[in-house]
Amino acid sequence: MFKVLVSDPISDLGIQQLMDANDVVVDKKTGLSEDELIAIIGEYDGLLVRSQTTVTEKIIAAGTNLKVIGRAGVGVDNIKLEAATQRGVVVINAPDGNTITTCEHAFAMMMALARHIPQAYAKTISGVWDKKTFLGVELRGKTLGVLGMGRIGSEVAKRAKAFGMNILAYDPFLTPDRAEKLEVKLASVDDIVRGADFITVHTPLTAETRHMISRPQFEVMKKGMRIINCARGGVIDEMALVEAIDSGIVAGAAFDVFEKEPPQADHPFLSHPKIIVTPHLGASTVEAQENVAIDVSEQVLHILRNEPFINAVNIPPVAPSVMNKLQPYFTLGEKLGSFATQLTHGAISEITVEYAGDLSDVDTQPLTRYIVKGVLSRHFGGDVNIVNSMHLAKTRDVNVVVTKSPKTKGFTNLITVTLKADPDEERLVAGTLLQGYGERIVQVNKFPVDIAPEGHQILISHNDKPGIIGLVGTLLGENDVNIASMQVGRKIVGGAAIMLLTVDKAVPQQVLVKLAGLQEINTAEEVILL
Ligand SMILES: NC(=O)c1ccc[n+]([C@@H]2O[C@H](COP(=O)([O-])OP(=O)(O)OC[C@H]3O[C@@H](n4cnc5c(N)ncnc54)[C@H](O)[C@@H]3O)[C@@H](O)[C@H]2O)c1
Ligand SMILES: O=C(O)[C@H](O)COP(=O)(O)O
Repeated sequence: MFKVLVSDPISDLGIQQLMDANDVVVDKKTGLSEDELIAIIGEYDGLLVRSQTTVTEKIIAAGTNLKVIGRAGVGVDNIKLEAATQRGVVVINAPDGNTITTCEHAFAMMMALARHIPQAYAKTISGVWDKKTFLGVELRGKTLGVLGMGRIGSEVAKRAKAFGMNILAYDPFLTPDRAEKLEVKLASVDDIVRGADFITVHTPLTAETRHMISRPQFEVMKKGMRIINCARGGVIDEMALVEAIDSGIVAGAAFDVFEKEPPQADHPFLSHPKIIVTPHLGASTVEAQENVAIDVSEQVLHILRNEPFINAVNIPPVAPSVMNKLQPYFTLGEKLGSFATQLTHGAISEITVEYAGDLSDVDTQPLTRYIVKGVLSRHFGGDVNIVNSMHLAKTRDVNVVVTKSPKTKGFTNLITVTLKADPDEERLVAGTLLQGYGERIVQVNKFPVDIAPEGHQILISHNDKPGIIGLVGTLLGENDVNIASMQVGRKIVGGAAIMLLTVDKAVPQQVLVKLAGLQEINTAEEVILL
């Protein structure tokens, strides 16, 4: 008999099939502290949560019988995925069930914002009939900027069209073709920030999206614009927003999510007359809660019964023989993907992986998942893993092509990752595992190099002239950036060349700008491989 613990409020109707199963016992215990969960989790095979339960490393460690953690919803930021993966616990989510509901909430927030509905309601029920204060604006004819055109962002854009809005959209995976299909105008973050009357964010919280709307963005916004966050707290800088409202740039904001949930009682949003808030209700409809609970219950049953399942967000089982051969290449593969994506500026449309030498006669699928994860993690953050990386690439129209080649170019094994991006960008990074030396990057954009893929790196493209290395060394030295190693690659003497440096710390943006401004240097970009 399997035991499943439901530790957050999850729809009864949704988990009915789990309760009806004759090989499963379901216990519902909500509001438990970490210690209380640790004390009982050992007796359970499955754990079902929403976002209230934080599934810590300690809880997972105490779950000695735990086989699956099911998230009835999208975000798994409350679950320690690494710990689950390490302990062989499958984590699954229900990514599709609450899309429409959350989109409708974002839309409701936009309308409430445009017409001051919460403020007007509060005043009316207090006995004041105030028809002057709450002059609103129409949505028709306004420009809506959508940051993040995944499941929810795309649905918001569809509905905004029906309201006669013009849509500017940005997503690193939004190609011109897809934008045309969705009838939105593909724009940069800067275009959106400067041109939108309303901005709504629908991205996960990643290193790149944290505070993607902050002081510099508010400073250039249209006066009187309005902003909505029903995605994740932290995508919009909360304090910078309050300043932008108080200085008259932003006319109002609607937030469903907060950097810290629940927010402290003295959080400025809670008393600001121009900010409306809801307590993370985006997914809270009868329909969505049933959908996500049904989806997740179905998969939990499959996992407990050892049947094929979908929507896993951590590691899948890999045959031991394949694992032994491929495992040494996993981190190299992920780093090559990450390196290549950091050099790419346009929307990626194709990832080509070429395996040569020792790798040409193995089933390299698990390794490809790591490489694709490396490519996508820049934009998906913790939401991408080796289980879902291929699926995410497919849903974003990113074609993954794998080729095998007997040509090893002198290496016993070689992995070459090439990214094609819109409009005509192509980036190539190749790496190998050298006996006795470990991981090496041996080619960047077709230039030969030999450097360990680690830490903070600077890639410089320049013309092969005497004195360039000295200029770079001096500038970095003057800015207190210590060089750990340096490689120069060129195809012909005096022609185009690249310099790849490993430095001891992050390189300030202004130093990269100064580097790019040096004589004979064309570009200087930072690549971080941690
Ligand atoms: N408020 C709620 O209750 C609620 C409910 C459901 C989902 N969510 C949150 O909403 C967000 C979107 O959910 P979804 O189901 O649409 O996810 P999704 O994965 O389908 O879409 C997210 C999109 O964000 C894009 N993105 C990543 N980095 C970006 C960047 N720097 N700039 C622009 N776009 C970027 C990705 O490419 C992706 O297309 C997630 O954070 C999710 O956790 C909140
Ligand atoms: O990621 C999600 O699915 C949403 O943020 C909903 O979270 P909830 O299930 O706690 O409402």
